[in-house]
Amino acid sequence: MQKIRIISRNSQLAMWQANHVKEKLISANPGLFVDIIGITTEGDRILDKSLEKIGGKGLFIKELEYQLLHENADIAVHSLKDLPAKLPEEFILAAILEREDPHDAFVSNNYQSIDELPDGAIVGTSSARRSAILRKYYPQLEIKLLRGNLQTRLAKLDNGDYDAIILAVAGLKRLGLAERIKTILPAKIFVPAIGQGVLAVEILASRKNELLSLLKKIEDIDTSRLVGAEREMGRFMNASCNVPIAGYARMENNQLHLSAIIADPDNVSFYTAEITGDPDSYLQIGQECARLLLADGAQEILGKYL
Ligand SMILES: NCc1[nH]cc(CCC(=O)O)c1CC(=O)O
Repeated sequence: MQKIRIISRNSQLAMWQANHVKEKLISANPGLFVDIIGITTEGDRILDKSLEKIGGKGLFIKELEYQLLHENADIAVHSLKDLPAKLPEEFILAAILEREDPHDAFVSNNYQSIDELPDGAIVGTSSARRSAILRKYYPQLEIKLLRGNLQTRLAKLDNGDYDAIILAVAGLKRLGLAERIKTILPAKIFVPAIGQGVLAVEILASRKNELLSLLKKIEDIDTSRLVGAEREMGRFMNASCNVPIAGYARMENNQLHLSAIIADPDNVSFYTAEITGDPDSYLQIGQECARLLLADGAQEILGKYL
């Protein structure tokens, strides 16, 4: 295989990510040609409704998968956080890249930190996870829907529609917009999304023999284990995409440490769990963390929002 065609959303962030994978692939596989094909997905076109209402995060990825199925492209580059816990069976993750900063960022033009916001201040987010965390720890703040790509969201903040917005640090850094970050929100409260800050390469399972060896060269093994634990937890919970869920694994003293949240979108209950174990047992750690949440009562949330 001499040439790889990458399919990507054509937002600036997605294109940066596709280019990053392209450069990594070329330096790991000298002589390889890599092309990038950008497309606008439905999720990018419809900006006036919450993602949950128009079909969830899946909207962004289905159209990329369609291009893989029809072999108009060889690989798809995604933010891992946008991929569902279970991929459709025709597809596999062929590579997980090294994690960028996984935290959420507080972005505002008038306030230096979230704790400075006055009662009733308007905070923009479209994430069920960020909303649940805000309702739990900052009930005095008002949450207002904020959609669109990174530039659109920042423009809406600058227009004065919001007092502050919450965005992933990783996306801002990738676009050279790190100076917009006022504070990095602590992972103890703002537990990051499963896979946040991580790029993943998806391929057709049937093309594994042809593509896998070339792609595995850009995999980061440590990140792969950490997000393996996070995604196993998510898979085990089998939560629908409108249920607020967080999962964040990191290494501490050679142990894998996983923290998680699952909450009720209607703001009735909020469950957290933390678990530490041998990094080689990352799948068991993910499952055990899910069992802790379920034993606590999270089962009831899952039943309600299937
Ligand atoms: N929800 C969209 C999305 N998907 C991935 C990122 C950021 C990059 C990443 O987490 O890898 C973002 C933007 C955001 O949440 O602010």
